Amino acid sequence: MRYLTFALGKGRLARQTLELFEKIGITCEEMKDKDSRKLIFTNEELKLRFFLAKGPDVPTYVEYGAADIGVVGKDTILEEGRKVHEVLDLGYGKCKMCVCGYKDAIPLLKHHELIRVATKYPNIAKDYFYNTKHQTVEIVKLNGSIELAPIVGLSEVIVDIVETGSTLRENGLEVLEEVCPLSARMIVNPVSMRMESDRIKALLMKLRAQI
Ligand SMILES: Nc1ncnc2c1ncn2[C@@H]1O[C@H](COP(=O)(O)OP(=O)(O)OP(=O)(O)O)[C@@H](O)[C@H]1O
Ligand SMILES: O=P(O)(O)OC[C@H]1O[C@H](OP(=O)(O)OP(=O)(O)O)[C@H](O)[C@@H]1O
Repeated sequence: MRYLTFALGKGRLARQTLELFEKIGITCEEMKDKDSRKLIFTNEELKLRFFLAKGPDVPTYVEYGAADIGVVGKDTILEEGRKVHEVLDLGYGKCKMCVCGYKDAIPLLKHHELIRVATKYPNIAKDYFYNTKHQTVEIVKLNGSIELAPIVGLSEVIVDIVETGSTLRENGLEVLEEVCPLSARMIVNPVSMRMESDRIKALLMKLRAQI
């Protein structure tokens, strides 16, 4: 039997992903060692391999078949646009992609003004403004602390993730429009889906029963 390889997003989702896998009897003790610099972990008994990767790289590993299965946020799946099958909503990592800014920006959105939109998610922002809203905007890619953009006058609005809303509140900003709900998803390589269909279906059944 060949190894089934999992690419798991580092960061916020990693702990809950490992906890969920533990609940269905998939453990990888080695992975819990925070001081380790080891990159890939093996469960010999179940013929599974795991590695942690930067979120946006997870769909890349899965599309190319370097990983059979991935766990990553829906935002990353939408932004990366890779050829992968999204097979399961894992129910954690819940948040929303939103258009946010000061209240002053509401009329600019309403009247489809040519505004600047700062975001870490240019593809999601483009799809929302151009295809859903039919509004021409200028998109400015940033890599973090997106809320700064309207505060310092880089853009009128941002497209960003809102979870508790505290980052917005503490900076006097508001959700102006909701783009879509987000959560952690399981993705599968299309060839693995066919070649390893029995093992993957069994895994999905166990996970569904836990969620
Ligand atoms: N408050 C939140 N902020 C960002 N992502 C969140 C939040 N709550 C849940 N998530 C989900 O967790 C996923 C992983 O978030 P995390 O911040 O670890 O990754 P990232 O955005 O790639 O981080 P970084 O760029 O800081 O490495 C996101 O893609 C999103 O789906
Ligand atoms: O609604 P909240 O609970 O406040 O969460 C939302 C914030 O968390 C994320 O930022 P992150 O912490 O990933 O840092 P970043 O700005 O450097 O991307 C996101 O981009 C928001 O800024």
